[in-house]
Amino acid sequence: LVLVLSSRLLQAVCINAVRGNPDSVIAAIDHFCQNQEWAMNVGDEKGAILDSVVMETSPSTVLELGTYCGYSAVRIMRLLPPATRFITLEMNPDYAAVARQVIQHAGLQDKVCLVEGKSADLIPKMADMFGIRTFDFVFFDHWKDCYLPDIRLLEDCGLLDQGSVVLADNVLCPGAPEYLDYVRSSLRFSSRFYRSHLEYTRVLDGLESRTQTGPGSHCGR
Ligand SMILES: O=C(NC/C=C/[C@H]1O[C@@H](n2cnc3c(NCCO)ncnc32)[C@H](O)[C@@H]1O)c1cc(-c2ccc(F)cc2)cc(O)c1O
Ligand SMILES: [Mg+2]
Repeated sequence: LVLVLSSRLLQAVCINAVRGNPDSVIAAIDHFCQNQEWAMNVGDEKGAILDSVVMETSPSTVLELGTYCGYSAVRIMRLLPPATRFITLEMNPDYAAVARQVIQHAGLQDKVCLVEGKSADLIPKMADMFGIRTFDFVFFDHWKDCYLPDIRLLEDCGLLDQGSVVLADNVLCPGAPEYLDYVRSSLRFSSRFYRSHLEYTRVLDGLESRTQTGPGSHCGR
């Protein structure tokens, strides 16, 4: 049976990770990507930065764009207290299926709300579908040319408010130049670059966080 990469990654989790133990799932994926096959998970170096920003924000509502195999979903959910809402969006049904199983192996299936579909279509429905007014923390790790349209969409839908943190992966590699210009240009936000490396390599990369300082755009109207 020919397995695609995401299935081989899931197989590595099933074989090497302890069921119900998120840290062992994270370690199994990192070991697989470091020693067998590279995959585009945020990885352990940038993952530690992600962890620190999540803990610093201590969010009540979290949104992730681009679940892929569920690595960052497990990283984030393992840090969240029980009452926290975590929603992750994935447009590819095959990746969504793998992610569900990775998340289940970590024992976090009751905490996750994995919605299959495109962020452009789902973001405008967040309020109606989930009764979410604003997101305290958003992690961008989907197609890089969608970062800018999607942060604008989140603002236009009034889903970001004072104190909301948007953390974006890969702002150097593959890069998101228009997004960087946007988040670094406005006075209404404070942005910070976390220098790091492309997952499982020595290539330079980093994360950019943007915190809304002024009131949410919908209040300002
Ligand atoms: O391309 C990268 N990530 C993309 C992630 C895509 C995942 O997210 C899903 N997705 C995409 N757009 C949407 C969407 N919305 C889209 C419009 O609504 N709504 C919902 N789900 C979406 C896809 O189905 C995938 O599951 C990347 C590359 C490198 C890289 C670096 C160096 C290299 F040499 C090679 C590769 C390193 C990284 O860390 C990377 O994240
Ligand atoms: Mg990434």
